[in-house]
Amino acid sequence: MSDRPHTPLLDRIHRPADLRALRDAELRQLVDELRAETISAVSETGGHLGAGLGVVELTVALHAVFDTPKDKLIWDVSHQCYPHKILTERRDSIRTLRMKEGLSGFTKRSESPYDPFGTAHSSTSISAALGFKVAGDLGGDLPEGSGDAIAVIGDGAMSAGMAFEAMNNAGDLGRRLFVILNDNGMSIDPPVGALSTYLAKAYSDPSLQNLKSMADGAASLLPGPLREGAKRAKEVIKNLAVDGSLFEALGFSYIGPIDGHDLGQLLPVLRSAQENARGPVLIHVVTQKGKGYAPAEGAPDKGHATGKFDVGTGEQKKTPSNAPSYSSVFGDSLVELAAKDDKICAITAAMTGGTGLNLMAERYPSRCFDVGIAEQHAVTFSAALAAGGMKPFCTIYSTFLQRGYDQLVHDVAIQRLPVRFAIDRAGLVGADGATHAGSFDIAFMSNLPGMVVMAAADEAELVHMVKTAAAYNDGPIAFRYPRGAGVGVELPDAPDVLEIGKGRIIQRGSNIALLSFGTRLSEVQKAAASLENQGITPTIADARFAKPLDRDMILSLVAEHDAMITIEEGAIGGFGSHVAQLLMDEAVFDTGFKLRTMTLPDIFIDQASPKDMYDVAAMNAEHITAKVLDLLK
Ligand SMILES: Cc1ncc(C[n+]2csc(CCOP(=O)(O)OP(=O)(O)O)c2C)c(N)n1
Ligand SMILES: CC(=O)[C@@H](O)[C@H](O)COP(=O)(O)O
Ligand SMILES: [Mg+2]
Repeated sequence: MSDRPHTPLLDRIHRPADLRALRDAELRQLVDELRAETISAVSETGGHLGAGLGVVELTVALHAVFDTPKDKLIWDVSHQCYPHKILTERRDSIRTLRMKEGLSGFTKRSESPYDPFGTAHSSTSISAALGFKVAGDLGGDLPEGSGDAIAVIGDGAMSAGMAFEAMNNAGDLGRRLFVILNDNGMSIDPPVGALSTYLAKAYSDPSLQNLKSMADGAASLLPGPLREGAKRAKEVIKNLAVDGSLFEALGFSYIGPIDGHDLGQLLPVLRSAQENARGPVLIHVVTQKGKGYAPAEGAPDKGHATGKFDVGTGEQKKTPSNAPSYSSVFGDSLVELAAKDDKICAITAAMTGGTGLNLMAERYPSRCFDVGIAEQHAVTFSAALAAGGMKPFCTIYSTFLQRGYDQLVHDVAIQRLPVRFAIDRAGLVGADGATHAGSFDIAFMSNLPGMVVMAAADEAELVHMVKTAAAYNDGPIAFRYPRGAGVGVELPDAPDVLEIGKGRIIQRGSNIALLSFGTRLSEVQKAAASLENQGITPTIADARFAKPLDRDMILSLVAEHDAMITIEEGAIGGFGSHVAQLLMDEAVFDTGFKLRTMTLPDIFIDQASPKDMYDVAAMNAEHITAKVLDLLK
């Protein structure tokens, strides 16, 4: 045995071109080092762990076989991209993942040429890959020239309609295109749906297992054009167990399933496909979420995203909170109401745990629906549940509800159907950054005729709003609340049904009114406390409703003050704009009344802590104080 110090191979790999110079045996060593580096980095930063660990071999193999960045490699959602970032010139900064001014937790065009397309919302990768392929074929102006396009998409993401829209188009266009289906049998929660059952069958069917044992002859089972180069692909088999492959029906050559942790299978199959493919090819790769790190393997749902943790024990280093999360307050309130009203049901699009619906799923499984990553379907499904006499709570993160906007307009609002929209993750969410910010729902909900739009100022208000939504049957109603823990107020034993379109006065003062919509209320109160020291006592009101506006309350605030500031955790065009419109229509500005709005600025704010992101937005207490002083000058 040599006593020369072991030099990690990873230290020699700055970019994929470096790893292409390695022998296959060395790539195996690189895999181990890359996995260890990923675990070590995420233990310091927190973030998406399980998905990345599951694709370490795939990441190495793809960069070894394809000519990235000339070939466009697109990771769906891209929460699994950390190993890819380490191999693509970003190892030096990998320990800044998801931090202020650090690397994004997702692929990002502005960050690297190896990230040709930004992703974070799921199921966009096949459309994007096809777009690159066609742009290249048409002589688009990509400086590196045209190459291949490869989409890596998970089994969860594959269930979304958009993935099938893209496959349908790709199968029709018939261009050379690679789709790697990374099938780990998990979404964030265990996967749901018929597609998931279909995929599971593809690798668990006993007749298929028999075929696996005949692996030596497997290459002969590959589609014609791929056969020649795949002779070495011992474990490669075509899915004969499933009658008429779904993917073949869509015009793809189907290869697999293969073991995504075995470079001995991955490399020859990818090489063969790369050398021989003429049209669209789908390679079905079976992996394990969290692979190679026991704490993540043992709890793939928890290993999906983690806080900082101790590598030795897997234990998370969490800052304890005294208050429950908004999501859990919502979930608990809904379960209480569902116990008394069997018309109440809940819908989530693959976010049962995140939205706090686990208790509902456990207690009332027949009334709690996880529809998979399918927000459009979730909204229309809810619309018809409402039309059929149920009381559906369509529970979706603000950012993902964007997917269902036409359904909101066409299926819900126009038909005035009483769907209750529980809009979680409203406002800036922190480490997930701009792609996940819940910035637009106030604007896009409030402009819909007949929509009622509420925002909870704290967790007690959320409890009242859940009750109000349950009781409201005259049309659609929405309530929004942020990510994370509440402010620690006591929760009501007997929640109220709020009067629709009525706000509340929190504190009476003079000269200036601060009209808050949502959880900025606590910052408004901090600002008021500091203004008090300067002899200024503002009136504070909680609007509760952006639609319908509490006209009476707002107009009397106008009558009693010289100025007003609205504040909301949403983009321009939301609550403040509706207030401004009301005041314009009532001609209050003709009297010299001053109105200012505080909204998210007209930029996309990069990841940081929520506090830091609200600093960028100039929406924390000190900014409110400064705005008041400026206005009263
Ligand atoms: C449109 C949309 N809805 C929901 C999510 C939240 N989300 C992120 S990853 C994920 C699970 C994806 O499962 P899969 O594609 O199988 O990837 P895996 O995590 O198993 O690697 C979900 C639901 C999202 N990113 N985008
Ligand atoms: C990648 C993705 O879309 C989800 O995993 C998201 O990061 C979850 O966010 P929460 O942590 O707010 O549930
Ligand atoms: Mg999966």
